[in-house]
Amino acid sequence: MHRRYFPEDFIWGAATASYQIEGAYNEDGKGESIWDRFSHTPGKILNGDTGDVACDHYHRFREDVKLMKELGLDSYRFSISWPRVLPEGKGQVNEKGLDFYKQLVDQLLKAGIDPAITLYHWDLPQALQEKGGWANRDTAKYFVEYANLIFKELGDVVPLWITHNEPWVVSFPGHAFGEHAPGIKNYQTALQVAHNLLLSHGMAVQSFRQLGLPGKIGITLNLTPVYPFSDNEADQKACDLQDAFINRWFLDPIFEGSYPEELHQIYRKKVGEFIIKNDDLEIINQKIDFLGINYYLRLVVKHNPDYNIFGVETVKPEGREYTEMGWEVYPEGLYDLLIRLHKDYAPEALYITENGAAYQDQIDADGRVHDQKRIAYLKAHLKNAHRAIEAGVPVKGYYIWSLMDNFEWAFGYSKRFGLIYINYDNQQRILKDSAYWYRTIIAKNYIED
Ligand SMILES: CO[C@H](O)c1c[n+]2c([nH]1)[C@H](O)[C@@H](O)[C@H](O)[C@H]2CO
Repeated sequence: MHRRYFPEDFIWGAATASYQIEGAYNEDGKGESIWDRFSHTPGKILNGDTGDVACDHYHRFREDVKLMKELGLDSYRFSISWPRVLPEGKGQVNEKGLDFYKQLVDQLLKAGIDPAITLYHWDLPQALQEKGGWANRDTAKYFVEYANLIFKELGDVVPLWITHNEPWVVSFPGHAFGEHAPGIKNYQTALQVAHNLLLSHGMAVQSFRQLGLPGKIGITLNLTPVYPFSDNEADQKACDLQDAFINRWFLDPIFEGSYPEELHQIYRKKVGEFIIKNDDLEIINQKIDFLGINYYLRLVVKHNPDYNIFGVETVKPEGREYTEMGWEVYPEGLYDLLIRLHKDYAPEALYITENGAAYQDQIDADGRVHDQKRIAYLKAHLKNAHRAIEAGVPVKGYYIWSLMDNFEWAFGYSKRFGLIYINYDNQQRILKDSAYWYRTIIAKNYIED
């Protein structure tokens, strides 16, 4: 067997997000979030599930940190619920909410686990949505005020900061397709939201630098390598457009200070303008210490003039394996993506801030969860991350999505991504076989193939 050793200082982690695991949706002074409102709206979430209780992590965080320590995690990526610390989004601080995160960080540090904080993982205070939400440029200002509050409370002890998780998902499923909170279906609004999210990212990075904090700051993007269905010109063009739509619309402003011009022209013609002010793109183009990548699947596309505003149709190749989300298992896509990012944008460092798969997990007669498919998925993707590292790509760490089964947005609790199985009837935690497997990988710092 060939051993693939990872760098000595490689970070092995796992990730979650506040709305998906915390519960206590209206406890101890927490304000309403847009996901509280969305999940309480009939018809939005499968089976009428909500994040009201979720994994009850708000009350069980000490037990959960003990499980992280049992796995030997180097780092734990989690998000802060903005309305838990600022119930109205700005102004009055909820000290009990802030105290929860201070206790969580304290427990992590005592367990020898580095906290990695995502400032925004989709749960905007509803009070700000009432003022227009991310479509309102002022929300960028309120985001920086919120970020500064957290920077000042935790900035001395938290080494890794992520401003936003997947602004593409916030913008398009949330504001163009209506599938995510706040459930808006307006493409022009989505473009303004994307811009204001990027602006808030740049402003928060500037503030982080001014505070002179010791940690590293970056952003996490959902990046999906796109491949043409055939080598004909129309399919190749469709591939380039889809790449610009999902990947470059965020990568280019952050790393180059400009939007992809061809796609911008299409938007101007078919959607309308969005407001960019004087030095916005200069602010967005702040130097970041790392790029976070959420990788799950690739896309294969072909030209179809009737399909959408781009004339791009995604296809599902035959004979391939798919996860419970209907996402193709394509580990090579992670290698291709990392090589492309290194070549085209050259981030100082890269972290795989999410990679994982949903499978039909169940507790067997022996009381265990034998999730062999998940182990195979993770191993294949780690192999491709290792290939990229050997090719010179500065990948510094890997966070499995997810530490535990949790609320999978519009799919509710029907999809399980966790290393830890959650029995939602009694909140029992069960380490899946993949958790034990991951523990050995962390201990050995290599995979065998
Ligand atoms: C194409 O997948 C996306 O990049 C993506 C997948 N995922 C995500 N983004 C989100 O960051 C998580 O909150 C989800 O729970 C997780 C699993 O669906």
